[in-house]
Amino acid sequence: MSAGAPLFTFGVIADVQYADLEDGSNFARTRTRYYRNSLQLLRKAREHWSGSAVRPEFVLQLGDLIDGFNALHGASRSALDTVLREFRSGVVDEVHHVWGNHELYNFSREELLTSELNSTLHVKRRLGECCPGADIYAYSFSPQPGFTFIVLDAYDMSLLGLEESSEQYQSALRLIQMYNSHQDLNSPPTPTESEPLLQRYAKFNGGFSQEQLDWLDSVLSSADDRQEKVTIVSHLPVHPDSTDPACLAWNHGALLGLLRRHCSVVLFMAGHDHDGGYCYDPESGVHHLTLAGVIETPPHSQAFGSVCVYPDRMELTGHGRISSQVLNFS
Ligand SMILES: Nc1ncnc2c1ncn2[C@@H]1O[C@H](COP(=O)(O)OP(=O)(O)O)[C@@H](O)[C@H]1O
Repeated sequence: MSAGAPLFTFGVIADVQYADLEDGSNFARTRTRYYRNSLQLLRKAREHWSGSAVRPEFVLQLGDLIDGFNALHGASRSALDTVLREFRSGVVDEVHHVWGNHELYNFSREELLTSELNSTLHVKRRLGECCPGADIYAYSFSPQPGFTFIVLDAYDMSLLGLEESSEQYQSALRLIQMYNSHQDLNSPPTPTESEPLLQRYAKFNGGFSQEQLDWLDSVLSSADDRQEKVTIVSHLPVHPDSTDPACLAWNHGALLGLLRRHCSVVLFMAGHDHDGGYCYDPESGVHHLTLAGVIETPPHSQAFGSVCVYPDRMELTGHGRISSQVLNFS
């Protein structure tokens, strides 16, 4: 890693999924989930950031901060308070929260919009543009001239956190049922030769509405004109080579198409796939980084990153399961 002061640094962490519960496992029972210990790993990440010579200017929390099991135990609010206290009790005073499926298992979209997980209400810096859609949680901010970050809402088209009677729910249901004929819509459909990525049409995923895509298109056009470097964050990955296909956003292709039409985007970061992943898309010049999840990280290890930003690259210092790497701007 290089010498020389970065322009700014930021921290990144994904899928903490805290719950005050004994260890469990993922659905396939192939991975242990360390529900209680995830809080300790978040604490250690925060302590690391607090003690760094160059403290991160902000932290990107990529979604699934508390586990859906909290809802079953009536512990959604207390678990969220516990985790947010962790973020507050340090010097990392600017956190950009992305929403994942587990936020929507614990809270309705309406509740989230007025909660501390709506960073547009709590971040002190002046934000850029917010998506005008009434209940879409997407916005941009600029930590330094020449750099824009965009938080996307990967579930503004979804079955989660909505009243079943709502038009939003019913149109998402119509869409998923075109591809998924299972009774249990959390069970992903089997891919076919013509549709090798069909598994993504599961209820635990979602997508980006046309309204949000149009907004993103216009934000990226302005960023292109200003020759900025744009980083986009979303809970769901959009490039098939950066994740297991069962974790892709429903309309990942629409997002990829947008990225390929704009020259300003340098990095797309996501969570959701707890194993993490990475690819570089030469068609758009975008690095797609899926961050390994804290929840499936053994207690002796770690899963967070610190990113130093330079005029021509970002340098990710990974901890534990997350590899360090240099992300050059093309
Ligand atoms: N293959 C599957 N078949 C049926 N249900 C599943 C499957 N995978 C996950 N689920 C269910 O979907 C929900 C979300 O899964 P979970 O593994 O908790 O998501 P995440 O990967 O975001 O942590 C849970 O209720 C889980 O039981």
